[in-house]
Amino acid sequence: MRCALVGNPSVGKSLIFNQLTGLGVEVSNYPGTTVELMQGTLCYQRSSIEVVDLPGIYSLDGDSAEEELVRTYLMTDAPEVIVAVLDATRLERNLYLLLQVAEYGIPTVVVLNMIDEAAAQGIAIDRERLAELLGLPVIETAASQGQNIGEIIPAVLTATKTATLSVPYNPQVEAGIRSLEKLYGASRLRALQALQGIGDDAELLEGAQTIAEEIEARNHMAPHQIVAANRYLCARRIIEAVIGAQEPDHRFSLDRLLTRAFPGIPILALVLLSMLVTVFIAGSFLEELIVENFNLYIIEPFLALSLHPLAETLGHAALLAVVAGLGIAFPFVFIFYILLSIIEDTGYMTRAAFLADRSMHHLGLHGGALIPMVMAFGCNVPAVMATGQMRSGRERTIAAFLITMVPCSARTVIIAGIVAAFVGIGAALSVYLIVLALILLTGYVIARYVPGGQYGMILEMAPLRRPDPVLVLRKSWERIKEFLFIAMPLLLVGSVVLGALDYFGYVEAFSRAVAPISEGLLGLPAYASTALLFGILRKEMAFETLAVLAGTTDLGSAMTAVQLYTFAVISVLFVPCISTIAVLLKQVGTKITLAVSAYTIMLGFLVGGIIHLITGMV
Ligand SMILES: Nc1nc2c(ncn2[C@@H]2O[C@H](COP(=O)(O)OP(=O)(O)OP(=O)(O)O)[C@@H](O)[C@H]2O)c(=O)[nH]1
Ligand SMILES: [Mg+2]
Repeated sequence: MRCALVGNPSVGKSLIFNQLTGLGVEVSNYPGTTVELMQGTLCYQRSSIEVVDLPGIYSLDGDSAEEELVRTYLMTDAPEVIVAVLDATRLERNLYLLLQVAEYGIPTVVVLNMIDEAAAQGIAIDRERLAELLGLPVIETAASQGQNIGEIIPAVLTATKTATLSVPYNPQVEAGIRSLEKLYGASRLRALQALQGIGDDAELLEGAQTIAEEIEARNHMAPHQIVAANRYLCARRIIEAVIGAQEPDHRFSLDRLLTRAFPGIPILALVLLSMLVTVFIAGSFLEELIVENFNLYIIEPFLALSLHPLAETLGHAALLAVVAGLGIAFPFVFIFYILLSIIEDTGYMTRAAFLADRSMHHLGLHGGALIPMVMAFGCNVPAVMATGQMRSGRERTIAAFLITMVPCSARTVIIAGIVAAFVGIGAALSVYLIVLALILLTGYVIARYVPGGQYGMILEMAPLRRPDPVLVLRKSWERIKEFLFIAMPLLLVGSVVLGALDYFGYVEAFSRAVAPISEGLLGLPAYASTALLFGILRKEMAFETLAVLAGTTDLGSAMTAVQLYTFAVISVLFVPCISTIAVLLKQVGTKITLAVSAYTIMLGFLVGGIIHLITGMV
């Protein structure tokens, strides 16, 4: 038995999916969080039910990747039951989609979610009347409170009804459907799709096109426009029947403050700045606490043991990896993810995207790309994955370049741990400024040279709401888990291997080989090149490895301020980390991945060389 969750973006499908299956799919207060099909299984009274979470869509007749995915899924691999999740506060366009889903003739259970918000906004929906009009069972839920979620599965198990309501289309469209049914033996659904140019039956499409042209000539409107208008009218009629008078929404006024250039843009700048400052301050505080205690209670006692030199080197390397990962990287990563989750779930992220839209156009992107760009401050990997939603290859290419330059939390660790800690907070901010300036410059230049048109943006405002602390923590944890269980072991192994190589003199050999570049061109100690190399595995490993190679976490005693600064700038800029390269390959292909890597390497060494040159002259 299989059921699938279908609905508009941001209606709570993934939250319901998680509650039904106990899995942890990402839930966010901005549209387009789920982009792939997710599956989970649950057991209910000895029957096992497979639940599928689908990406949110506004229509089943469009040509976006998500719409195509859901359409193909329903056509070729149809679930036994559809769970149509509707947002009670935005019933009209949710019904618009439901009316389309109904045409697939699959037994359906309607879940009217966000009933808590609807109540708060003074929207009262006559559930029984709605059920009666649609001919389907309707369950009212508030997924964020788990309210009535338990009723969904019993309803799914007994669901047999398909919707009784169907949209009355314009008579010519209806006539067109009938003749296609007759001529080609197509189903009503396929005929209707063919009239809108959708489908893969060439013969049917050709026949449909002739009819569609006739309809268009007579109505001065293409069939897909007529069909959409008919559906909206139908949805409107249902609304009139099931919703009483509505009180005005008071949150509107706050929204106007946030989305106007003034004071919206200063607020946005303030939010981003306070995020960074909080990460710096709280992160450094935690860092100091952890590192000091670790040194005092673990590393020093270990060194006091006076083991065999090889054992001591390897053990020390492992311990340094642990303290570097947990003590230095973790505090920053952790705090950044919590802040990011809060900003996402308040709905502020979509306001920020809206504000940024105009400036983003100068970079060849639109405001929607702000979300991946801001996400990139956490980690480039999910940000690159999010480019999958962009409509044109041009946008994906530009975004790939820019996202991989954004200082992710791992790079923030480098900036905070090396520059802020040993050079000064002003210097740390200047690294950000350099990087941001380079991002703007890069975007500005490639937007002019990458061919292709620009699309407008349709961005739906997620409602402003108080984030649920449990959800925020859970989401942050999911992200941090990746760090703890993938990055940490990698770091540990890398560090021990490096310790061994160092013990047998290989590290020195490598350092000597590349010394002309590291020492001559960049003015860094020879071993810094090895650290940079490790930064490809994971960005903050450049820093951690540097500590391992220098044999101390007090880098200030091993390198000069200028060297630390140069090292940080290069490792922040040069080559994306290996996981980012992997997702880039998947999203934009080999050619662009290579171009991005070559470009950032060049940029890193160029800027590093310039810093060395300038500081050498002073
Ligand atoms: N107040 C309230 N908030 C809810 C409810 N259900 C979901 N949310 C919130 O709505 C937002 C969107 O939830 P998701 O589960 O990510 O939505 P989705 O439908 O999977 O969205 P996409 O993956 O973008 O299609 C999250 O911030 C949820 O916490 C509800 O019943 N009441
Ligand atoms: Mg989702």
